[in-house]
Amino acid sequence: MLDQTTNLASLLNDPSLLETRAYIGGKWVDGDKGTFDVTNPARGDVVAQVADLSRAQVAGAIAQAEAAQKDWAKWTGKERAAVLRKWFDLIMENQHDLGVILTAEQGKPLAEAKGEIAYGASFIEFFGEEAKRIYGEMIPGHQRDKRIMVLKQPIGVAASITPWNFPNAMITRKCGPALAAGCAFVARPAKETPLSAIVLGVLADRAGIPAGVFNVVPSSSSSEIGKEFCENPAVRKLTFTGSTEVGRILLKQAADQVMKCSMELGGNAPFIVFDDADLDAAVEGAIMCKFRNNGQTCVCANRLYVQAGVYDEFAAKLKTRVAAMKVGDGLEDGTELGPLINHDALGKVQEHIADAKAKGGKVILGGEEHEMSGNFFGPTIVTGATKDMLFATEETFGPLAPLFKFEDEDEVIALANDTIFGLASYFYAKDLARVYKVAEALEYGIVGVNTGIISTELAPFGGVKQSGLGREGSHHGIEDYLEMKYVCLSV
Ligand SMILES: NC(=O)c1ccc[n+]([C@@H]2O[C@H](COP(=O)([O-])OP(=O)(O)OC[C@H]3O[C@@H](n4cnc5c(N)ncnc54)[C@H](O)[C@@H]3O)[C@@H](O)[C@H]2O)c1
Ligand SMILES: O=C[C@H](O)CS(=O)(=O)O
Repeated sequence: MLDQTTNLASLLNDPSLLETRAYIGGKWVDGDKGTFDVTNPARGDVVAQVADLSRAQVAGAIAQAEAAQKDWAKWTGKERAAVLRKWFDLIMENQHDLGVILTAEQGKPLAEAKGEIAYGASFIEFFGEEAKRIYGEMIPGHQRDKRIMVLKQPIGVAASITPWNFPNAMITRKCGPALAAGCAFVARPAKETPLSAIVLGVLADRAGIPAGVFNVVPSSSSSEIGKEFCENPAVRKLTFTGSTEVGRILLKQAADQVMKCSMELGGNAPFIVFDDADLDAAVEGAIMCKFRNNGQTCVCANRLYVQAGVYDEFAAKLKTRVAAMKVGDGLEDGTELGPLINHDALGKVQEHIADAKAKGGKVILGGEEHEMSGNFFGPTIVTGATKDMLFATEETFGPLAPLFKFEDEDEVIALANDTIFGLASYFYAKDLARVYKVAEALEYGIVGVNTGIISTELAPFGGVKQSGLGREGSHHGIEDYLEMKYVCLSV
């Protein structure tokens, strides 16, 4: 752990952005349960003490959202678009400060954090524009005196539960379409990273988003607040991003109200390198795909499959590049790999490495705790990976790259699809017939071809199998916050 304290306010151009209270009904609210600590995962020091809300306070926020939503839904799409654009502008004007806040509580390098702020803001920008394009339909009647009208109307109050790994973008990817559709929104951020959510409330307020339309309810309790979201009849939509394990719990809880749910869940991405790939491009793609956010990303490569003829060359090239990556404090220039979020996360990486070694895997780089200790762990590459090793079926969520060897297309497609997950997948190849065959055969919601980065607000992001329900981003993303109404007119 680094022996340095984080005076977060002193690092900001606008210290007033560092808010620690809840944002409910346009007001800043203290927590009935006092506060909980937010720590810097690189330094271990407390960077803020944040309002710890009770379930009753969250119920109050839902009531305020329900009341505000009725008027918000009467705004025209164009009016909602204008205020969302202002919100986007304010987020981008304060990109540096929001990035510093994000790095201080989550640990990722500042350059990545600022990149997340821009990525997160793009969902506000995009769906602000989509607010003007929520079209209905007129369908020719089934009888001479009948006319069929289809309306798209906001679903009502949407509640979100989001993870610590992308504490800005995972919220804006939801509240962007929700507010554009005319919904009101109650966000419960991860207890590890509440500041990035609260500051979105600060800027929503400055942008003129009406009181009660966007609310942030930090709490150290997760299950209790989740139950409130699932049991409160005023909540009409639950939108969750996190592990498949928690997604299952929430779906079961939401079933009692037959609540509409969006689920962005766990992944186990295969990254396949064929023998006709551009190996240098594949190495760069693997670096970005595996080590973004230090591997703590749902779409990170979890399994790297390399065709036998290029396996040794790829392993050597990857080792050289990864060995040169700088591990350090995300607030320091030049850092490429920050700390893991906590020691449990580090323990999972160590568990996967020990398991692989016990089953014949060979660590060709890293594998040990980093000299900076604490939550730091050096990037690691394991060769001789086999499908009986833990990382073949479990999400490592850390800087560990296991290299599996394969012989042919059919073998690697079967290996890649042999998982309960189906979020992202990637492969590098040049032959067009191979590209079509493999892209169509992979059982994933997302396929990256000759690229390791697929994230954009313009595309429908989401998983199949046990990686989720629904899509976020693209014009499809707003549908999850709309109800379709059929009006039968007798004229
Ligand atoms: N598909 C995606 O878009 C996406 C994006 C980011 C992360 N993820 C997944 O999230 C996981 C990592 O994030 P994490 O460790 O925060 O996941 P997690 O599921 O442990 O927690 C996610 C959120 O749910 C809350 N939570 C935990 N238990 C709960 C309960 N019983 N009721 C209500 N809320 C509860 C947590 O406090 C947190 O805010 C990984 O599996 C990753 O793949 C998926
Ligand atoms: O961790 C999962 C996020 O969805 C990452 S991203 O959307 O691909 O940036």
